[in-house]
Amino acid sequence: MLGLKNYLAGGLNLLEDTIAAISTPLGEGGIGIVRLSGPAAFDIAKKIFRSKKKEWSAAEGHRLVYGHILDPAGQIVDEVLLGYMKAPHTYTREDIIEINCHGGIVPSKKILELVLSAGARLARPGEFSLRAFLNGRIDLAQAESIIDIIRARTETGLKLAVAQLNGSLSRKILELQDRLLGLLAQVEANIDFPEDDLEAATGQELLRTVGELLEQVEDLIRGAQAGKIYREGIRTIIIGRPNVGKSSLLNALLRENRAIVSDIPGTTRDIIEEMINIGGIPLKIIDTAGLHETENIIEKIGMEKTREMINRADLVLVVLDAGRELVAADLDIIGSVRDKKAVFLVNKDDLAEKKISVEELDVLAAGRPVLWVSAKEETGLDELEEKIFEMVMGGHLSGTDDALVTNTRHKQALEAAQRHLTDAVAELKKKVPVDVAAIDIRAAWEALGEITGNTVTEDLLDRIFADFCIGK
Ligand SMILES: Nc1nc2c(c(=O)[nH]1)N(C=O)[C@@H](CNc1ccc(C(=O)N[C@@H](CCC(=O)O)C(=O)O)cc1)CN2
Ligand SMILES: Nc1nc2c(ncn2[C@@H]2O[C@H](COP(=O)(O)OP(=O)(O)OP(=O)(O)O)[C@@H](O)[C@H]2O)c(=O)[nH]1
Ligand SMILES: [Mg+2]
Repeated sequence: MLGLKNYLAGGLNLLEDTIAAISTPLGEGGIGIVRLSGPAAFDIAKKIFRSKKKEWSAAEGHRLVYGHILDPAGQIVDEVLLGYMKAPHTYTREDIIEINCHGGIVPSKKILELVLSAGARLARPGEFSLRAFLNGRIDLAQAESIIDIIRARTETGLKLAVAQLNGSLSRKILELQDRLLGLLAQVEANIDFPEDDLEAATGQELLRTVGELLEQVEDLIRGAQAGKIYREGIRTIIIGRPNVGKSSLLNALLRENRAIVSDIPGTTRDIIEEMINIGGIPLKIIDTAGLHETENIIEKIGMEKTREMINRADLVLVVLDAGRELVAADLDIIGSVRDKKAVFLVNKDDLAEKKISVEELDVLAAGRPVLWVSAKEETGLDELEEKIFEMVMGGHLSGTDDALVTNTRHKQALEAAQRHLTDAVAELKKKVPVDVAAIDIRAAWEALGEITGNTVTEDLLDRIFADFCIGK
């Protein structure tokens, strides 16, 4: 997003523009909202909006008025409800107008055009939220949570993002930053009275506190593993020989007849991707064409694609057929996931005659879980879901702690803070003068500040808000 540097260079003066955008998705819908923010918002609205309540803007904000949008020729464009909110108690801390028109591409675009010709400037992606940040209503971590709310894939993902919007993470980070600043103040005091025994005592105390803060940072980093999973989900691929029941398994997990199933081997030709929710984790589940020896060029391409997908997957479900003995193709498939997180599923457990050797399979699974399921009878699926949850979350915390870091950028900032604090600990142990360690403590403070935005650079802000949608 260009222009931010100008905002900052000129203080907040350049926030004097009034911005406008369509804030609802473009398409048919019940209502469409054109939003304006900035000092001229009310004046612009008065130019194009007519209502029986002549003095609507004199009343207190957070109200809706009924009326019409008129074009410059005085023709009615649409019947609307106009919402108005007065600064500073608004989303952006600026005057805000929201024109609620009929949902549809033409009315909302036409109204946007009218407000632009009446003096508003088209908002850049994320610019409303950027203003909320620049005007100090929310910090950067809170602003970023807004995009996570919009993109949440499960209720758990939503819950984590809303907690972040409410400042759960920001409070933790600010507390850590505060304590680091306290340490720096202590070092300063020490520089003014550089007596040896005092220095040694300060060094000891610093070492203890820095160690403690390092642990807290590391806790947050550990939580980030789980947070990332809740936010981004897990790529799970279903593979196996033709006809073992891969597509049937996909359908059973989705509880929907998504993929075509037939007793003809080679039914699935292309890759099918769907989302399911396992204990709050979004699972992207990918059904593939059966893997087998073939001379057919098209099939070969499909299989090449599957192997590439296996490499990119976080989890592999290897499906085998209980009614058939393991053959070379199965062994090849099992070999190809030697280094992957995998679950082995013996499907068609409902068949009376089982031909799979349990002992052989146990050896091949090499410690990874083997489950017996029937996609047709829908048995063993709950166990499968539990197993997946355990494998994905095992080791990370499984609960959804309030301040779980979900954002890769936040995790990187925490890792930078971790490195600086680790260095500080090493130096303090060597009993270097405390002001040497102070350099690392300050660097850790700065790294943490990138999360809440109090030490952030302009380029970083540009990148973060450019990822938002228009009208947000
Ligand atoms: N119509 C509409 N719906 C919306 C939004 C919006 O801007 N417009 N939002 C956003 O896109 C979200 C709501 N977020 C908001 C956050 C703060 C304020 C606000 O006016 N805050 C003031 C006053 C709070 C109060 O009265 O206590 C403030 O913080 O001072 C409004 C919406 C979701 N729904
Ligand atoms: N008895 C029994 N039959 C099943 C089960 N799951 C699938 N089948 C049958 O096995 C056949 C193949 O099922 P699909 O789901 O199409 O198998 P696939 O692995 O996707 O096959 P391709 O797409 O050809 O690789 C169909 O006739 C299914 O009805 C099961 O649990 N028990
Ligand atoms: Mg299939």
